[in-house]
Amino acid sequence: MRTIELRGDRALTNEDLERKGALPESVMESAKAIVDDVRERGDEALRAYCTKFDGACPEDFRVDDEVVRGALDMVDPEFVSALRRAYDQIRDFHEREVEQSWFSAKPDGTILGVKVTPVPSVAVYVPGGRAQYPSTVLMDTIPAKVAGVGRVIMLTPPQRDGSLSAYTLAAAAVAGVDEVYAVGGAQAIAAAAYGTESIPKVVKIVGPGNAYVAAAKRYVSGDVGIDMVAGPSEVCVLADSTADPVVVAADLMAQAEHDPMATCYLVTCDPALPARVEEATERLVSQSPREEITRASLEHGVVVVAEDLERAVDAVNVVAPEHLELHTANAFDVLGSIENAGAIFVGPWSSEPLGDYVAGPNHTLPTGGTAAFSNPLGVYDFVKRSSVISYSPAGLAADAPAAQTLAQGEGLWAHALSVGLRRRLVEEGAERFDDPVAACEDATRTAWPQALEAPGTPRLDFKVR
Ligand SMILES: NC(=O)c1ccc[n+]([C@@H]2O[C@H](COP(=O)([O-])OP(=O)(O)OC[C@H]3O[C@@H](n4cnc5c(N)ncnc54)[C@H](O)[C@@H]3O)[C@@H](O)[C@H]2O)c1
Ligand SMILES: N[C@H](CO)Cc1c[nH]c[nH+]1
Ligand SMILES: [Zn+2]
Repeated sequence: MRTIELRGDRALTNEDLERKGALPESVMESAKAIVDDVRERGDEALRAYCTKFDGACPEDFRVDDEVVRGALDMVDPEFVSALRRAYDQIRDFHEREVEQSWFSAKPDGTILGVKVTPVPSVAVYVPGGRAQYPSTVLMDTIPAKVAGVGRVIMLTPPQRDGSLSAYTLAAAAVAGVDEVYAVGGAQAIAAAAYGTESIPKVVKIVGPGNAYVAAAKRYVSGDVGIDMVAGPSEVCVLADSTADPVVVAADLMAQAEHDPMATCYLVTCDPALPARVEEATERLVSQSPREEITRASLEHGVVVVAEDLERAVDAVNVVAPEHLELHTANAFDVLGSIENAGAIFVGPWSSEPLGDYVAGPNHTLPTGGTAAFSNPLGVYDFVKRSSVISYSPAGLAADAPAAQTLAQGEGLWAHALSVGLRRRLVEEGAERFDDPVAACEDATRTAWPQALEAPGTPRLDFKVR
């Protein structure tokens, strides 16, 4: 890990972090080429990329429902009960996120509100390249089901022998995924965004993945809904001298082992801590079966040493990490100053992997600095809100003059007419115009009766230089 020392008032910057954007440009380019190809050639391209990147391509991408259900009998009962405990706690947390439609009536009888409607179909991406992610099946699917999504399809890459992990399939059975497809990477995202002969097009794609998956989601966004950029994992540990260096080392390694592109940050106001953490990391990492990935990730990790806790907190807000652990005295006092983090783990007992698996909040979280403006995956990602506006005649009469004046100021004649015609009906005590020809006469007087000087022209005379 490289060290950045913040002396005096020097603040951490994105240049210090060598971060040019949420995802590397070269990865964005590769993902774009794959997506465009799958969009054009469908299954043929899908098969080619599947074979190239995953080493095998199943004959049929769709996994039989019987196989999915059967996976529950193939895994240890302890694994199933761990899945069920996680399921219950994740569901309980997400049920609190449900947003109801609401309507409110004004005294004049006008009704305003919001209608909440679930997205009809989603694809949940479940990573499966360098590790298996049954926990992600639960995290992606439970909020979708709580929101009322009718069709949840799951995309996950096949293993080298063309099969899928029984653990991942068992999780799909527990979570109630509707259809499973053994396809992954940027090509899977393209397939769900545009549809192929064998993969259905959906309305929204959610879930985490490596940089290629995240880049593909970002590229198709707009043609299809996405949740966020949820790319290679990140952790930032904010620690003072009360932190245990061994625990901090394990917590950094827990995210580093996901992916060589995962990023770890240690931000501290204790100048002695980084060396102790590094020493513990050295002792631990050589015992890990994932040593190679872990080392590759830690290699580009960043240590920030600040002069005091306040400046350390400012640095954390610039990092805007996916996960933040607060290993400080009185950690809850620090919480109020944290502005940018996907999930915040407060105090020494709050191991980040508890949040990955069982605590209940979602582990699909924004990365690459996007925690500055994105949210954890939640029930709100699976619904749309429609505003509802229903005027009464009295409400129309009350609001019409202001609406017509604003329309006149914008020079939008038919906007004003739409309101003005109804205003005339209210004033005449009628519901519709009996004589359409008469109704259309002298329409400008109906549209904008206000004496504004020159409709559509700004009154202030200023020039933009
Ligand atoms: N942000 C979050 O919420 C979150 C949660 C869980 C996991 N993750 C991250 O998900 C990722 C999982 O990654 P993974 O690799 O194990 O599985 P993955 O399923 O995300 O990616 C595997 C796929 O990547 C594609 N791929 C690999 N190399 C490629 C290349 N050179 N060019 C184009 N495509 C390529 C292949 O198609 C392969 O199927 C990790 O980065 C992990 O940190 C993030
Ligand atoms: N830490 C990951 C999110 O970055 C989630 C996860 C799943 N399994 C283990 N970890
Ligand atoms: Zn993890």
